[in-house]
Amino acid sequence: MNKVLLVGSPNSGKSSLFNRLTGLSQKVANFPGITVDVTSGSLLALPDVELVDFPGTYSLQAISAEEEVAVEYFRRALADPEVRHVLCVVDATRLEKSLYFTLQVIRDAQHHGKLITVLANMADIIDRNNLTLDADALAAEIGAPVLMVSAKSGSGIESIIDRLRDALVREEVSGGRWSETPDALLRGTAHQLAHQHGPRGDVLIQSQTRLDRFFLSGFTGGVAFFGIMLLLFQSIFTWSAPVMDAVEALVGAVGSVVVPLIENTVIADFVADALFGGIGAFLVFVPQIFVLTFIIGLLEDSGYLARAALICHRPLRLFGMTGKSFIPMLSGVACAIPAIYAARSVDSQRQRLMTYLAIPLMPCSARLPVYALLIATFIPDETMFGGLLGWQGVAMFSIYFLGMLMGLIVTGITHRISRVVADDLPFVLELPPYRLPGLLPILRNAEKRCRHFVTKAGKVILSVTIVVWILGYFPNYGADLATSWLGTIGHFIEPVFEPIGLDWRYGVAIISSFLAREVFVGTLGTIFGIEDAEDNMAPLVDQIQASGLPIGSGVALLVFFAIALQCVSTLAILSRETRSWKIPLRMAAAYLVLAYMSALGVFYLVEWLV
Ligand SMILES: Nc1nc2c(ncn2[C@@H]2O[C@H](COP(=O)(O)OP(=O)(O)OP(=O)(O)O)[C@@H](O)[C@H]2O)c(=O)[nH]1
Ligand SMILES: [Mg+2]
Repeated sequence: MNKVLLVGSPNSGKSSLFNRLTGLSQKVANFPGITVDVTSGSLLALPDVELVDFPGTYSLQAISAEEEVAVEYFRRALADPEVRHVLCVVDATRLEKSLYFTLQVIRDAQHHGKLITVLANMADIIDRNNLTLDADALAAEIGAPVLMVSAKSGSGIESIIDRLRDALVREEVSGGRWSETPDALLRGTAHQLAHQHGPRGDVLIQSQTRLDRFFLSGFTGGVAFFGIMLLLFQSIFTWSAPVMDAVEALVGAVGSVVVPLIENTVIADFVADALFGGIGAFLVFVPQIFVLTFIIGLLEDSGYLARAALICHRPLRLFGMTGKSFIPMLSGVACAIPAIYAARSVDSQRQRLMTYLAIPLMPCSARLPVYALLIATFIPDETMFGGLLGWQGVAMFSIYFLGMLMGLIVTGITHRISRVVADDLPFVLELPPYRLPGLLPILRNAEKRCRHFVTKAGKVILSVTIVVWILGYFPNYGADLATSWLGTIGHFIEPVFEPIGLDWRYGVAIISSFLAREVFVGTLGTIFGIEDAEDNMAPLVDQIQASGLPIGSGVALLVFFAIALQCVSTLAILSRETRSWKIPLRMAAAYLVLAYMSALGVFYLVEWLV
């Protein structure tokens, strides 16, 4: 198969072009370092050609982990006889940023006899602002064709295909103008060429500076930051709620139609509790994950998140992290898995480890149903200040805040005592231009994330629900949970949870939640014999209240869930990213001990207060 490489500097629009050319939906956003892995897909117009999308790099000397991935892969790819062509993307509005890398790529490609085409992307911005870029003159200087294209409007895409079609039938040629030129000389030439041929960007820069004066200055910047974060959190809860209710109602309705049609009682019980209960338990989160990814996408693509990372750099440094840790941590509020991937853009290895430490403590959405159940059970549904503020809302906010605070405390302490030598690299973050976000790619990305959640998390959650159901249903066919297999296991582990005032039933629910936290609610539902506990929490709340669980235990459970690392997928991905099992396993053990001790402390404190 013929391969074509798509390389270029960060944020120049490689993935946008990739999506145009392949019809796939790689994540695209206005922030350098969005693509962190090499991905490929076949061209729509030439199906036997594979296009390979790279993470952006500023030069062929890698600084961050994702750049290393790209550079190493690029070097290997150039030696691969299947690679026929290199497409090098530059941001036509910011030539000075990408020409050095482009010349390096041209040199190495020529050295290996590969053909190369430069794509001057963002031609739409050049046109709209009446700027000029003389592509032919530039092409003559650098010795490679330059095509003006726009991934946004689609202009010039045809010319890329024509060029590829034409180039693929040509023989490889070796040697070329730059093939032996050293880096230092390339750098000088790049600077000169950018100055000579680049568009005069004053118009673009002026409006940007005005916006930055607002968003980055001390007072207005701070107010805007808190306003935007508040909006983000509001959106997760308030705006997703109606859709979540609708999903619950739909799953419930389908279940109530299907279940009565089944004659065999065992199968009917299984379908009602394990299947529909299990499906309902995780489908409710889909709207929330959608809204959150959508809004983070808007912020990212507008160029704001890069500013937010800059604002947070100084405070985060106190905790051994960097401004670039901000986006991974923020993503961790939705789910730790994309957050761990996002941490690849943190350059220093030590700071990346600190970021990994913080991510699992961010209040991810899998904790939400557990919090919702416990808060509904123990915190009175009363308001203060004339209905303006509800106690339950305050409790939810506090437990979210606790997670983030713990994240900072843990990284702060580790930072102080850690013996890992600091490889403090300078904080270099290119501020992308402010732009109106492109809605379609963001919607597509949000949809992709939801689909990923449903397929990946869904499998785990459904399997756990089924296993818990089987253990709880047999050997006495659901007649008595206490003597079922599940009950036996529960009684065995009861002594561990007794000090926090929890009996075997909660023990079983906690154990099952180690595969995925949200399973806790479903398991408790099964244990208390309530169908569809996830869809309708009220009866479960009544049952727990009636079981006489002390409030101290409820608050202790909240704290336990805020800290413990109960997520198999997170551990698996952490081990992949750190290339070790030691780090995630130690983290899981440490957070388990911390969670248990904190829960115990809180239990005694609350019981003493009450
Ligand atoms: N106006 C305009 N915006 C574009 C064009 N191409 C890409 N963009 C925007 O530029 C930003 C960066 O696009 P990406 O495709 O993520 O860039 P990338 O080169 O893959 O970035 P990294 O993966 O981070 O290196 C996004 O906000 C895109 O919407 C274009 O032709 N015109
Ligand atoms: Mg990309």
